[in-house]
Amino acid sequence: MNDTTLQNFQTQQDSSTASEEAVRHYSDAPTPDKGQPVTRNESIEENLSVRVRDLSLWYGEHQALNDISIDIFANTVTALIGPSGCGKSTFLRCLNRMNDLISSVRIKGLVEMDGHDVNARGMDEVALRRRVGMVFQKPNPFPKSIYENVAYAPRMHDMVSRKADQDELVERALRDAGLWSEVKDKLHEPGTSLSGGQQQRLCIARAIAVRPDIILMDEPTSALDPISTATIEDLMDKLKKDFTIVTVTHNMQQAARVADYTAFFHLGDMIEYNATKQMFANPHTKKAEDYITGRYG
Ligand SMILES: Nc1ncnc2c1ncn2[C@@H]1O[C@H](COP(=O)(O)OP(=O)(O)OP(=O)(O)O)[C@@H](O)[C@H]1O
Repeated sequence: MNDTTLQNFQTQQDSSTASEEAVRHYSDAPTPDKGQPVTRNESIEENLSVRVRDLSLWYGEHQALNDISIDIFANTVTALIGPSGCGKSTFLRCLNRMNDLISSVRIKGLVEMDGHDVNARGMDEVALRRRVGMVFQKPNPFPKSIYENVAYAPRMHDMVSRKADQDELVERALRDAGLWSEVKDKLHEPGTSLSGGQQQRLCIARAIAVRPDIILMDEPTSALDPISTATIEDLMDKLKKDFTIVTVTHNMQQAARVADYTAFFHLGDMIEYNATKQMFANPHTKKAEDYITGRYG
């Protein structure tokens, strides 16, 4: 990485909110080998959110993930980066078993949350998807009112019985998603009447309304303008106090700005995983360096 690029990233990182403590521990860690989890300090391990070991996935004959091992830490933002087709979205979908919906998929390895293998027989998929919310690339509100978009899932999960509780929960989710002041006077208008950036924040409110542990985001800002993108990035930074966020992004500046940790994927392998600051300042592999500096995409 040349000096100017490095300086740019460091400037962005200086104003970012990456966990300094975690970064310090990571900076001391030995260089990770391909497929090996990064060495952790015990104080960080206590905050483990997801533990993945030797995860492989095939679509029919095509192997899309090769022996991925990674620890994802609670109350952090982890960015998944890498060139198109390297397996980022496939990996993300392993965390809430969305790949189960594809009949040709075969999975080997461990994805563990709170000590439970999410792929174990008997795992309640509905309960899992309550714990692991998802926000997609294109905002996709239900064709219902703003209020209903947020209230529907908590009602389905029996989280609220009284109307007053439901109202309170809707307000809280919309406030947490930074949307309340913009929609409080039109809660019964269709969600689809909002702007693209507002719709994406509505989808975030919908995801957090059931109080998940983890929010998966698959390129959540790629369909948005720069101002809406900045709003969502600020929001991610606030939300990590309450949730663990794993996000796919093609935008290196975004990864540098929002992510505490970054995992670089290439052709189904996880080549490098480190504190973002460390990864961007001193990538351990040539492939990651070339990708981060835009030599290929
Ligand atoms: N439903 C599917 N059926 C078969 N192959 C798939 C399916 N989804 C993805 N793949 C293949 O798996 C590999 C990984 O795809 P994936 O979408 O996970 O990559 P990605 O890194 O998220 O790409 P992008 O950045 O372009 O979204 C690719 O070779 C892709 O063609």
